[in-house]
Amino acid sequence: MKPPEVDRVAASRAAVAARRARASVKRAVNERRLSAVAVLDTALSSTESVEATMRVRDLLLSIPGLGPVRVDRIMGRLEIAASKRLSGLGVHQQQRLREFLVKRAPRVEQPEQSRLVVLAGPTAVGKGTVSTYIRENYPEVLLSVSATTRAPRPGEVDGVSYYFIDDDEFDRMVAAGEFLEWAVVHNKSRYGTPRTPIDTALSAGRSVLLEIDIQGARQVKAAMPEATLVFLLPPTWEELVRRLIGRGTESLEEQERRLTTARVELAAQDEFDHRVVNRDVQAAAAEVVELMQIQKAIDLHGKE
Ligand SMILES: Nc1ncnc2c1ncn2[C@@H]1O[C@H](COP(=O)(O)OP(=O)(O)OP(=O)(O)O)[C@@H](O)[C@H]1O
Ligand SMILES: Nc1nc2c(ncn2[C@@H]2O[C@H](COP(=O)(O)O)[C@@H](O)[C@H]2O)c(=O)[nH]1
Repeated sequence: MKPPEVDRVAASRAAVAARRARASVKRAVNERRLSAVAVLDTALSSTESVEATMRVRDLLLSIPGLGPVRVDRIMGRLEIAASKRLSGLGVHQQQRLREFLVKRAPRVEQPEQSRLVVLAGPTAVGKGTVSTYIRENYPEVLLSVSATTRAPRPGEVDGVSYYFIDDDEFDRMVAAGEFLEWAVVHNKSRYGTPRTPIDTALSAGRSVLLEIDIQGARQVKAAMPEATLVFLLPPTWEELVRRLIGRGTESLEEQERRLTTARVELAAQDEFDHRVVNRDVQAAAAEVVELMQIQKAIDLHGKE
């Protein structure tokens, strides 16, 4: 076993390296914004240029950290229609766009805040599927592993899907204050989020995703108001029922219990900061990750 001092040194070196990497990303964003100004200038000075035919939306999308949701919001604020090309901008639109590109560059010296995002929603909406997709495709995001007293389903792996623990161990963890939040879900088993991995990841500058129920989401918001709450919705109620039955992991009685909770949970969706409809797993995952980036960018640039 390594002495604690060695661990501390390694952790502090990792934190410095992470800070440097983040500063370098911010520098790249600055550079990309300034080169976007150059594209705008070329387009405005020559209506014959290739740049003149470029859409404003595509120019904004070429800046790292600006995804479609945020770009649409920015264009709304700049009062520029989605289809507008650079050559078609009015004088005031040109001014607003230039001001956005030049003045809103990130401040490199400002420490970046990391993000805690909670993904909740009714049973079988696809929270686990979307979270697993994020874990596999966005390695920069830490997906928290919960502890639960429920029995593993076929294929679930201890330490990956959940920490499967008994009631005594759950009681011990509650008493020791080891959970950031915990709850009895579907009036049956207990589930909780171990606190330490979250604290470690956030202080190392990583984004963290919690896939938990609504009671847990409320507790996290109370303990950490800066957390972002995302509610995952099914395309329709019928599709939700189809997914629950199609998963085939619950008895009829358990399905009924879960659908009863689902009605209550759907009624609470307005408490959440964002809602994402899970029609397609890849698209829903991208939307959740983009919400993390929007929040990061707001932290960096001030309110946008
Ligand atoms: N976009 C989607 N389209 C079709 N099927 C989906 C989609 N997302 C998830 N599913 C399927 O729906 C079922 C339920 O998904 P999942 O187990 O991820 O839900 P969950 O929200 O984590 O449920 P629970 O809260 O009960 O644990 C699974 O069979 C999964 O493959
Ligand atoms: N409050 C918490 N809820 C959690 C946690 N981990 C999972 N969950 C939620 O429980 C239900 C049921 O999950 P299942 O795996 O038995 O289908 C689901 O809504 C999960 O989001 C947690 O740590 N805390």
